[in-house]
Amino acid sequence: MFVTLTANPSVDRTVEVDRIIRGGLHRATGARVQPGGKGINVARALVRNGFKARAVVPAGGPEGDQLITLLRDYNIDVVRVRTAEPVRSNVSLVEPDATVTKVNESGPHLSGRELEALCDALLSHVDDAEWVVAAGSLPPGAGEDFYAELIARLAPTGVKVAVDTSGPAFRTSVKAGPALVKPNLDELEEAVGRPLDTVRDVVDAAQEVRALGAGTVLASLGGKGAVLVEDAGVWHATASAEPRSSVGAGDAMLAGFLAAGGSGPQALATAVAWGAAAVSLPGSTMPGPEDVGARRVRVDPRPKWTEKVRE
Ligand SMILES: Nc1ncnc2c1ncn2[C@@H]1O[C@H](COP(=O)(O)OP(=O)(O)O)[C@@H](O)[C@H]1O
Ligand SMILES: O=P(O)(O)OC[C@H]1O[C@](O)(COP(=O)(O)O)[C@@H](O)[C@@H]1O
Repeated sequence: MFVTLTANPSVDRTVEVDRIIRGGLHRATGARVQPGGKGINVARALVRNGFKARAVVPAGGPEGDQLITLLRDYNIDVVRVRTAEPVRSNVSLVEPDATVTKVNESGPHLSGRELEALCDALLSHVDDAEWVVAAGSLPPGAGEDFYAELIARLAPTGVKVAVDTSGPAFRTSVKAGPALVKPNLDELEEAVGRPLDTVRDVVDAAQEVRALGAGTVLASLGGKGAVLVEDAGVWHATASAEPRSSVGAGDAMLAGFLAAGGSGPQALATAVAWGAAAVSLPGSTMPGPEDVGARRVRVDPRPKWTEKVRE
């Protein structure tokens, strides 16, 4: 069983438009509404591929009801913690060349009591868990040490914790010693406080993050695939895609990595295959086995150190 915590879930609206013109009127060429937030997406990807997943989510207001209703279609074991303020809505505008422009709301303010209820709900649903995935931004009201405290409280259970978040919460979580972190390039740059241009820069930054406390670093690099840095070694992998929408691709990538065992080059290969499949699907649609299929995956045991990582 995989258990995910999405502290700040969303109702995701993805709108397809022709070229975005600032200040212009855009007629949508397509639109979809999906349950969103990084932990929810990880759970959706896992279930879509035959794994069992539980999603712990704070959900208040009519938008919270909508989120829970949307989740009914996905066969996820949902644990809802009711909150006074409503779930946020995030909007992604996708252009035909797959450029995505995102507007994410900050989300509802959660009271101390609601945050405590969320932690308690998670802690009382991890008995059968192999991994806990704490993912996404934190809602207003939560301190930057929210995930760090959770990691500390989960430690006695022996469950492995993966964290995918950004900003100050990322660095604070790392110091609490999670088994795995999944930064994208921007998040890794922010964590080490410098730009990263090459595979070597990414590996050095990942080693710095490991020195701070994270066990494994799985860094996602968009079309440049992903770099895995763990005790056993360093690998870089890429997979082919026909990009359509990158929303949730990082979540699918993390789900693939965990589904394939959570360490080593084979898990990295699965991760980039799921990520590439996700980016080829509309909105934040999570790929199933038929989408991942026989995608061309390349795993480099000896990474090309000088290869550029920005597309
Ligand atoms: N253009 C692309 N071609 C192939 N794979 C892609 C492409 N864009 C994203 N991916 C896959 O999705 C993963 C996550 O993308 P990325 O943008 O780095 O993460 P996030 O969504 O967390 O910002 C990548 O590691 C890669 O496997
Ligand atoms: O919590 P954040 O950082 O605002 O991100 C939430 C958004 O991220 C998503 O999980 C998509 O993930 P990516 O941003 O990694 O593509 C959306 O479902 C959600 O709207």
